[in-house]
Amino acid sequence: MLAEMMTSDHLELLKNQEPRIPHIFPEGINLYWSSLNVTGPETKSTNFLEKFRNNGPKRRVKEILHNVSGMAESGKLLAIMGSSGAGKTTLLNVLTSRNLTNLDVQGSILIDGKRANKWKIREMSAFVQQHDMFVGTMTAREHLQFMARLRMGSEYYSEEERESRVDQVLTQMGLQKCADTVIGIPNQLKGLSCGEKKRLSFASEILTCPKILFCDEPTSGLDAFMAGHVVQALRNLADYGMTVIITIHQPSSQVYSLFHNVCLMACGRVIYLGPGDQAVPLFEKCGFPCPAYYNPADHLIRTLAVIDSDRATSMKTISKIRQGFLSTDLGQSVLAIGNANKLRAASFATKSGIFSYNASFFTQFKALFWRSWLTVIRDPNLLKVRLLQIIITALITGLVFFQTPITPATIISINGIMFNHIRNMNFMLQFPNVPVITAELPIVLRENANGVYRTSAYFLAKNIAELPQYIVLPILYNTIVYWFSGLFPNFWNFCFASLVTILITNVAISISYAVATIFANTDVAMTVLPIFVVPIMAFGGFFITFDAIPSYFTWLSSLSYFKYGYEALAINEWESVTVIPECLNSTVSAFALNGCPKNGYEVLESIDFSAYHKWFNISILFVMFIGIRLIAYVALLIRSYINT
Ligand SMILES: Nc1ncnc2c1ncn2[C@@H]1O[C@H](COP(=O)(O)OP(=O)(O)OP(=O)(O)O)[C@@H](O)[C@H]1O
Repeated sequence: MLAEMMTSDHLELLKNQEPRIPHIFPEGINLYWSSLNVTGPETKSTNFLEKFRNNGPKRRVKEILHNVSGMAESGKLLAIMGSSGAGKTTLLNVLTSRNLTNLDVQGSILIDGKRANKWKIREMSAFVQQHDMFVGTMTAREHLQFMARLRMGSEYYSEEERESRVDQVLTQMGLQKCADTVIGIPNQLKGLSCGEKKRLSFASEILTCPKILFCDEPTSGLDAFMAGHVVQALRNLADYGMTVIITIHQPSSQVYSLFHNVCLMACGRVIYLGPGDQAVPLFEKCGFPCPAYYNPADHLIRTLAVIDSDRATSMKTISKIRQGFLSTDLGQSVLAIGNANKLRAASFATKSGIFSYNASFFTQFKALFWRSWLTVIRDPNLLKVRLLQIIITALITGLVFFQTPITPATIISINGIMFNHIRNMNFMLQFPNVPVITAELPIVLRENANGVYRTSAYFLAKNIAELPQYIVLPILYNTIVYWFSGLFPNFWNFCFASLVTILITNVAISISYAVATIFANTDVAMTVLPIFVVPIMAFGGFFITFDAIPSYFTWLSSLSYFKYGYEALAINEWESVTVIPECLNSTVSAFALNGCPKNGYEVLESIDFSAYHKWFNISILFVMFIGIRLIAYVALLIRSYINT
């Protein structure tokens, strides 16, 4: 596979190939961090309550980074290494201004000598996070086309230029052979290998040629062979001018040899920062030689690890090596960077707090619509299974109630058909939709935090792309059940019943959106959903008439969309029934009703429904559909804001 990676000749060719696309290989920049001090609460907060407590005035703080200074040079691959808890991730988070909730950060970050704020860094850099997140039903090429549309923008680059850039990054990352393979969904859909996914992550980040590329643990979960490919890909980017900074746990000696520079950390301090091949000699000079045939990276990390059972010795070792480093020229230059913090460096003039999106709202909408649409039509769980479920359930229901005649004994069954109709349309689609949204949420939040698109563009595109299935599936269900079970045989009555079915489905989907975006976790959302839906269903008018509902529960009944849907269907059916012949001269009661209703209006009266509410119910369902969707949107907006 290494042969698949670009040779320098290939890259040279590419570099000169497309004059219209600027900055294919960026001129790198030097990034400095000067006297970074980070403190945080003694314990990491795991939930909202703890976060709240940790923000209180009396929190106990601990030092996470202490006077950390250093630099990442243009066109060099820098690996931040150290044992667990050394502060690698915190340093990367500070450099990228991410995940810093609860932390107090002091010090400065400079780009080519100028102070840079969070927005400037984000503008100039890209961040590949440890865990890859993709919409697994897309192919590698489609994913890059999607990203190119949003990140390069259709206003600045034509479609051909974007296509050409996609081809370039596919080649650059050695992904040509799997370009048209689906990315895959773990345990569901076989797709790209872990190493290919990782390289695809790099590919999407380098589409716009950021000057700095940050990478958190790019080799985690990969075997040594794949890890070698991935780091080689990063090395290639550095060789062509990018400033690449990664954190890494346990590189093999082959991977270690690819780093230009390493930053060794222990106890929140920089112990060594300089060329990879000078670290082992320094350790040797300090009295810690690397045993023969030993992986140098293992030796360095092991020597700097803090062993709890012998903390004093570990601290002595760390301090000795740090002193040894500070006495070298490299150490002196790091100290000098630390002192630069005290100087008054000029700042970049940037807009603060605003993302400037590369693509217009409409371009974002189009790209997101295309992705959501692909997801809908390709995901077997989403469409084929739903289609099958709807047809089978409708056929069974239709056959159970096949051509039910209108008699005193069957009035309640006909009402049952209609309530069942509402209930089935709710439960069949609402619950399965929750995990679909919660699974996509982290991808959306990440892409949104990276400034790829607006939350509003995503939400609108997703809703519109999904709408056709939530119109077609209810119509299909209603067509089968309506004609099989023998409801009032009139085309317009059938159309009205279809409208009610569509609205109920969409209210149910709105609720699944709201619950999923509010709770964001599949298990919690799936547990909370029935707590809300089941009582509301109980007040839907079938199990208990409205007169019998206790006054303290009437508010719950007015929230019951089951009631509005059921009442609308019941009016649609019974207002057309002018006479129930068996009841005309009868003194007996209809089954489960008081008396024997002589026509459809009397049936409606007997179940506390008003014939005048037909369109009122439709309006309420429509308002609920839109209103609850808006609640879901606001929840998503708040999540995006917190995540940014
Ligand atoms: N938000 C936070 N609140 C409290 N403590 C934190 C926070 N972030 C990090 N820490 C603590 O700071 C120390 C350094 O953590 P960090 O994640 O940076 O280490 P690391 O070198 O990346 O370790 P690993 O390789 O295991 O991820 C740890 O003791 C960690 O518990």
